Amino acid sequence: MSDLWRRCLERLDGELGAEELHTWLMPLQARDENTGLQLFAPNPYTLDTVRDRYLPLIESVLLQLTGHALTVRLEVGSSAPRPAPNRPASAPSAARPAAGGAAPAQAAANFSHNLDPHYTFETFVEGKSNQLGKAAAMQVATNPGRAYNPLLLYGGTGLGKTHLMHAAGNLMRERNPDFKVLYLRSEQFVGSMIEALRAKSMDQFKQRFRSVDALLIDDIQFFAGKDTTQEEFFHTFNALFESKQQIILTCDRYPKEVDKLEPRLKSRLGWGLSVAIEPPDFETRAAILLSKAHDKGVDVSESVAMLLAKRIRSNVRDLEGALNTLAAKANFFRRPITTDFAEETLRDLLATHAQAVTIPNIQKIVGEYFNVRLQDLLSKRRVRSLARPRQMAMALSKELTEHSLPEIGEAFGGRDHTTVLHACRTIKKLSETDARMRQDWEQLIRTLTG
Ligand SMILES: Nc1ncnc2c1ncn2[C@@H]1O[C@H](COP(=O)(O)OP(=O)(O)OP(=O)(O)O)[C@@H](O)[C@H]1O
Repeated sequence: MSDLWRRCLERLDGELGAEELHTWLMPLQARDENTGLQLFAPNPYTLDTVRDRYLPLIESVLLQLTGHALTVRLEVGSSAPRPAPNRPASAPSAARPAAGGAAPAQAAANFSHNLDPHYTFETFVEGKSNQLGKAAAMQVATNPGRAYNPLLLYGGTGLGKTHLMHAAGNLMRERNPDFKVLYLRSEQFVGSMIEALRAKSMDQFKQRFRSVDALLIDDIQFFAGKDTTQEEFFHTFNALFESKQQIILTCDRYPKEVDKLEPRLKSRLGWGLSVAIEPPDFETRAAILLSKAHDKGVDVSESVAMLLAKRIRSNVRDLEGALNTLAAKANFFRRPITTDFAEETLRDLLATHAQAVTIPNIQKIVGEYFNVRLQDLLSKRRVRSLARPRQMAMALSKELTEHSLPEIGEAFGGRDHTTVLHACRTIKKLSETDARMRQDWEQLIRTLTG
């Protein structure tokens, strides 16, 4: 093992819980490189988790140990010397990354219990944006194959779809430890299939996927345009469905909107329940941050959580990334995480998130969305067709920028701050009762912050 990595692990031993260390970091193999460290993960899932959760911490420990900012490269595979390039095509291919970056045959063998133990319902923070998704996932987990089949969770990136999917799988296995849950990303399904076709082992492939109690496939939008895969998945789906084995899928949008997905597959997906996971609102973002900080043992005050939640609206993954960076830097500099420290440490990151959201930008996007001219939006005319978009734009300005009520009023044709306050309250109330209004609000937030 690389000596540097061994020392890094020793240091991390004091920072992370034993379970985290054993689950995610000990399985990595390392090789020293001139400019840093190359880490090899046993499968793509571990790779993503290490990259998303631990990379800033690893980098900061390496900085502490060597005094240099080292590059850490992550790859699926092994640190063993690579086979000679002229190796015969039929030689075993365990360390060779295949389509989608996975080593399919090897990875598939590990899938069955590849659920992330941290992704549970207990660690999932509920808010309006994900309430329904969480409830559906819990129902499926307590009544697999019978409540909703398939359960399809869809929505933008980093909003907790994978988390919920694992949480359902973990709960199924908690209730029945013999339950066989197979989780994989759609690229891994594709990779496994290509490998099975190459190795002429399709029967084994079919058997593997059909012998599970629950099949969880992430990001099925990647099936688009891959006709053979869709065909095979379609048969797998039917076989599982008929014998009441649970299927849970995620997609980055409503599947009917995914181009190049076969109509008969789209229709099958609609047999169960499809639930949208929306971006969390401000309160939920702050609650998620506090909960993540608590889980990681990082001391973060409410005001810091509110600062990050206010400024980072894109998705939870970005929020978590900011928290990890903050924690790693606070640890490195031995400083408490105050709002000043957070502002200073995350200056560039916060600036990137702030960039797009200005009042003129909001006015422009809202105008285009409702087909209202800018001069009408800023005018004093009170007809409903102008008043609602105007109120929406004011409320968005309050939600998405740092401007005060009087400043917002000023930017909307010199209105009083009480008018802005009234607009914010009206929109908030309406979006609680009026589904259409809520959709408009969420869509606009996505457009402005995406
Ligand atoms: N409501 C929540 N409570 C706690 N953690 C959350 C919540 N929503 C998202 N997260 C966290 O955000 C991170 C990203 O979530 P996840 O990977 O599930 O997103 P996703 O919707 O599957 O994204 P993608 O489509 O890119 O795969 C995870 O670490 C997850 O734990």
